Amino acid sequence: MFTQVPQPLLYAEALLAQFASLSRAADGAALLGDFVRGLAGLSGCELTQLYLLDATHTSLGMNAECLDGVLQPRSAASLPADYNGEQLLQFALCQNRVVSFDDLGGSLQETSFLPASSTPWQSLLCVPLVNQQKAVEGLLLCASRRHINLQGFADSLGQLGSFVLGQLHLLQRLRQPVDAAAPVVRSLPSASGYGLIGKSAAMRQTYSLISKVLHSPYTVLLRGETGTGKEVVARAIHDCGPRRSQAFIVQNCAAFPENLLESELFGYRKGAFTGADRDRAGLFDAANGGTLLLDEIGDMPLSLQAKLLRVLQEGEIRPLGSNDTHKIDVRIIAATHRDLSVLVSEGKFREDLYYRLAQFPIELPALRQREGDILDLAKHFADKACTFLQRDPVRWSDAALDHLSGYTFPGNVRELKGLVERAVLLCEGGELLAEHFSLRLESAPAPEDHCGLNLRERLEAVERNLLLDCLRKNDGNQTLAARELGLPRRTLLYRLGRLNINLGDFDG
Ligand SMILES: Nc1ncnc2c1ncn2[C@@H]1O[C@H](COP(=O)(O)OP(=O)(O)OP(=O)(O)O)[C@@H](O)[C@H]1O
Repeated sequence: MFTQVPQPLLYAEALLAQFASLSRAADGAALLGDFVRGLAGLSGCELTQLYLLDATHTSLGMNAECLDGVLQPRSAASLPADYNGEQLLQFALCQNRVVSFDDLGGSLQETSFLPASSTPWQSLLCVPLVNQQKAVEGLLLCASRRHINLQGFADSLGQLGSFVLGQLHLLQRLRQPVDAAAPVVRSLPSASGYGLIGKSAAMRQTYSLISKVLHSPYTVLLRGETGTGKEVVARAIHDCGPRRSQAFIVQNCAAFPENLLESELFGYRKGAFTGADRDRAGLFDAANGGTLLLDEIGDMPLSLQAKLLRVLQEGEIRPLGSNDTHKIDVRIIAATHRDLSVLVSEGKFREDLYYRLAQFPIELPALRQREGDILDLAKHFADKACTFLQRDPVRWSDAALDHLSGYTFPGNVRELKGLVERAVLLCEGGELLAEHFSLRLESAPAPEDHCGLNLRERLEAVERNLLLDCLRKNDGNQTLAARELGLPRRTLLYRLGRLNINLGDFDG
């Protein structure tokens, strides 16, 4: 470990002294300050920093910094959840990889994490810090205005940093309530978390469940009405957990006929069936080390359910046409809008698989159960749409906000997103008005109307409502409706015909 540092013996002694002195730190703030000061002494760098992820793993904050031997006041600002522009930090964090440069040549002077300096920064070392569960929780960064090869310090400084993380957790547990001056790693998300929008009690409960399952290998069953965000939650569990640097793969179990679904999931050997002219790996292999989301699991055919159960129990798969099995390491997340226990009682879903999948169920609340979230989500989607369309942000009229809060959103967040994106497109004066949202308040289909419909039927129901709304708004004028929807008139007529919509449907 010490072969690549100058004067290894002296360095080892200094490192040992650091471990000893950090173990005596009395509170979190002192611990982190001493740590970055110690890093500067050990590495000989003029700049040392410590970054920590918050409890929801959505924002990375700089918790301590030492510049030219002086401890800097703590920066209140955190970097945004997606570490915008800070690709170097994002790379080290997400890939769990050390980054080291000894000749930056001025290339990194524009970043927000290196302080301005009249002499350019030349060398840099960024090391991910892992906790006891081997999950990345933060980064340490050392930079120098001289050309120094810092790579040799990575292992030992990384271990010192991980020790500091452990000490920090210990101090936080010992000091209840937590010392307000200490740089806190929050234990419970208080607002939006994991990249999801929403602060309602129902969503806070969801964040709390996500935080519990994140670092455990449990199989997760996500249940909720269509459009409630099952896929985004599955992605959050993957992106914020220890598997984040590996693949996240989604397979919709309702979208394929049985045989095709089996070969997609398990792969096949050449000659397994007509047309199998070469070996092909399946999605379990593609997701190895990562996460596989089995969406619409309630629609998986019974025979495949038996094979999935074996995968969950044995952790191995056998491709079609093969006599051999091989081990895989995949986190399975299943999602469904159906009540699997009802399917079990109807004999359509295996009871043993149900209990295996429901090891850790998370029920996603319908949007109408998330008090206050509709407006936060609407504003979020409007901002994103404006950025996408390269327009100035739109203002919200009170009437538009009232209009939205009074609606039940049978299509949940997906429906809200679609409505807001459409409204932003329609809005010309910079302010969103109620008329930009053509909600069918009086005749909105009840959510249970969607139960029992498959994905295609539900999408058709949404499209049908959208087309009818638009035609009604344009007094049945197909040319105007087509223009508003950004479709050629012929395409609109084709779609109306396909959905059996005729003039009588939108009269009055
Ligand atoms: N809490 C949230 N914050 C931000 N965006 C969200 C949130 N929940 C859902 N969305 C957005 O809403 C849309 C629908 O979400 P998603 O596809 O995850 O729903 P779903 O429950 O998996 O739907 P389905 O059952 O139809 O597959 C996506 O565009 C997603 O990004």
